[in-house]
Amino acid sequence: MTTGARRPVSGRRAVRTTGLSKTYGKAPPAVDDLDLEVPEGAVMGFLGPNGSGKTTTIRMLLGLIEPSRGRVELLGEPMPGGAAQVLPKVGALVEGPAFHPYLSGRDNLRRLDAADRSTGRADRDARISLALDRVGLLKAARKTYRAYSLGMKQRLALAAALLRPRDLLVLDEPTNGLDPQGTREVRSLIADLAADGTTVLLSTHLLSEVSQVCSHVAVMHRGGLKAQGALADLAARAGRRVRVDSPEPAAAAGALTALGLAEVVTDGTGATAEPGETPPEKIIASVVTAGVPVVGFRVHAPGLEELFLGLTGEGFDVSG
Ligand SMILES: Nc1ncnc2c1ncn2[C@@H]1O[C@H](COP(=O)(O)OP(=O)(O)OP(=O)(O)O)[C@@H](O)[C@H]1O
Repeated sequence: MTTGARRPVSGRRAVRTTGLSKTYGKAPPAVDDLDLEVPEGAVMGFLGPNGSGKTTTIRMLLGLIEPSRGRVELLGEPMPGGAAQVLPKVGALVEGPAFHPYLSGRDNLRRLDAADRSTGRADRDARISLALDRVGLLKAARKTYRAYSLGMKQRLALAAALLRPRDLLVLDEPTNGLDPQGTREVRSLIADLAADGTTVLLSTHLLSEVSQVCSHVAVMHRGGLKAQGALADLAARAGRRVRVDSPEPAAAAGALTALGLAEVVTDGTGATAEPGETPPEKIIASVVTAGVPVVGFRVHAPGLEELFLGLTGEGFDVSG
């Protein structure tokens, strides 16, 4: 799946936190000194294992809990001071709205829309139809909520978040508990919203979700932010390595060093190094010319999984 033709990411920030922290009792901080920046127009994956502080951060962003320290800015306004102005422009899927099991999808949205004093009554039905259409539930709008599949329930929760136009969507594990079909539906809906210019902050413990849906990522580990930025930039930063397989690892390492390569390391079956700007063909030629018996040569570009493993020392669930 691709994320479609999204509008270019701007220099402005839809979310900016400074030194954001939350401590519960005497436990280590649930969120520790977070400087998170979500560029406007980005789909940012908020990636981290369970318990790393994602939900706590999201709840602070939305003003649902108070930070112990630090500041939050949403769409350029300080929170919670700017809440009345900003929150109508922010759709959130955090705990999921409380839907009534015996009401239809449409009637559930009617109840929620009626509870929102900032929306008018006259165009309520049109607004609800638009939101249902957006998430592909228009045909199933008359079914009772309890007859919905998990994917449909999640899409109805997204429809509730989309009852009015949003500049920012904050989604906490939106595909959790969904079957593959439901997961695909929700991910493709996120891609559509992003293509329309909505900034999305999407928390997940799934690396595959980040690589399929997101343009940016912020990596959480034990309450702290390990890295953030455009996926492409992070991957480029991870650095390639070249590997020479040889029965004479020391000689291979010597040839790589002589060529000026950095971070040369030997092991039992050869040597590796960072190639920098030196082209692979030049490296092979130099090693062979130096008389090193070469039995294999590889250029290795680390994948996202390896990159995050390096950042956190923990594997991520790559399924889904
Ligand atoms: N209300 C609370 N009281 C005490 N500790 C809490 C509370 N809420 C969260 N924590 C703790 O804060 C830490 C971070 O939890 P949080 O739910 O933010 O992580 P997460 O990354 O969202 O994980 P998950 O995906 O499991 O929700 C955990 O150690 C959790 O036990």
